[in-house]
Amino acid sequence: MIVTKGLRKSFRPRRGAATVDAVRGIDLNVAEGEIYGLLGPNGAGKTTTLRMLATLLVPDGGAATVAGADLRAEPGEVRRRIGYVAQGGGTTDQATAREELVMQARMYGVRKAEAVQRAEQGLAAFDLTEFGDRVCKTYSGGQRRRLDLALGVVHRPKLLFLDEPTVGLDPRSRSQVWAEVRRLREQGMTVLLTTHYLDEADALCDRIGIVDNGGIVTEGTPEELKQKISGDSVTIALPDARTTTGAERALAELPCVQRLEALPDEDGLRLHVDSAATAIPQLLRTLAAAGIEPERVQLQRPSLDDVFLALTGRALVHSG
Ligand SMILES: Nc1ncnc2c1ncn2[C@@H]1O[C@H](COP(=O)(O)OP(=O)(O)OP(=O)(O)O)[C@@H](O)[C@H]1O
Repeated sequence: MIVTKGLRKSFRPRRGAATVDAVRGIDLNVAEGEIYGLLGPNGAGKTTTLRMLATLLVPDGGAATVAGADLRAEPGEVRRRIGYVAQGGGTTDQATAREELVMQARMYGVRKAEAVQRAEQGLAAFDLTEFGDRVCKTYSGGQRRRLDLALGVVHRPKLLFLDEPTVGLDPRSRSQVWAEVRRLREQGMTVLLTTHYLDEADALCDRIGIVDNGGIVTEGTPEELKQKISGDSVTIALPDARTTTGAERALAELPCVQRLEALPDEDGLRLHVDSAATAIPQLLRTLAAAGIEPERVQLQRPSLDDVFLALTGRALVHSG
């Protein structure tokens, strides 16, 4: 559904300023019916990639076929076959959801009576019927986002681009948007989305391309990516901050500990070790020798954050 080869784009912010190589040659292969996620920190080049594929930016180099049409030779054809939901959405404040949907369908050449019918279906499908005749400025963030999705698919595209679909939403609205995206996939739509949320990529995407510094550093299913990380993570919950500092000092010296960090929200440590089976007995012996009794020791599968850290040397959540 999407094939790109060496797609690139640079920007010159001002005359005389240095060029920013936003996308430095991206190769993508997204199959029909997939939810594919571009995951990466702010500024990695995700939005620029999406905007090129949606014909909103002209690439500086490379080639792409999008929904069966050549991006550079037939941008109009690409535009007719895709839906695009921008980061901030595209709704106006004064129109109602119903009016927006009718207008959008009409813009794609749908006849009036059919457009009215599609608006009705869109409102029902995205749980918007109740307030479909209220002006958009009165909607909550989640309601607006669902309307953005309904607008993105009112002309029934084969391929939908979603730029950061759940940014700024509360957890309930996020999972509602995820459910809508999955439903679209079940109906046969292909979805390419960008996100900098690990849990979103993990929960929603069939495959993920990890983007950093204008390129894809690795790609695969969430499981494949996690398997690329050798070793295990172990978390140790400790009774208080003082004990945590003592444990950190005692464990940092152990050869089996590759990396060690304090847990962000509770007293305790997270360690990356070669093999939990051999490391845990050593960790417990070392703690006991230092007179420290952990409250809990847990083995954890590596997260996508571990994958990103291993590939780039930076934590995804802090690197934006
Ligand atoms: N119009 C522009 N002019 C100059 N620089 C730009 C322009 N658009 C993007 N950039 C730069 O290109 C790089 C990639 O930006 P892009 O928006 O694609 O990243 P992103 O991964 O989508 O990040 P975010 O999640 O914040 O949207 C950044 O350094 C950005 O500042």
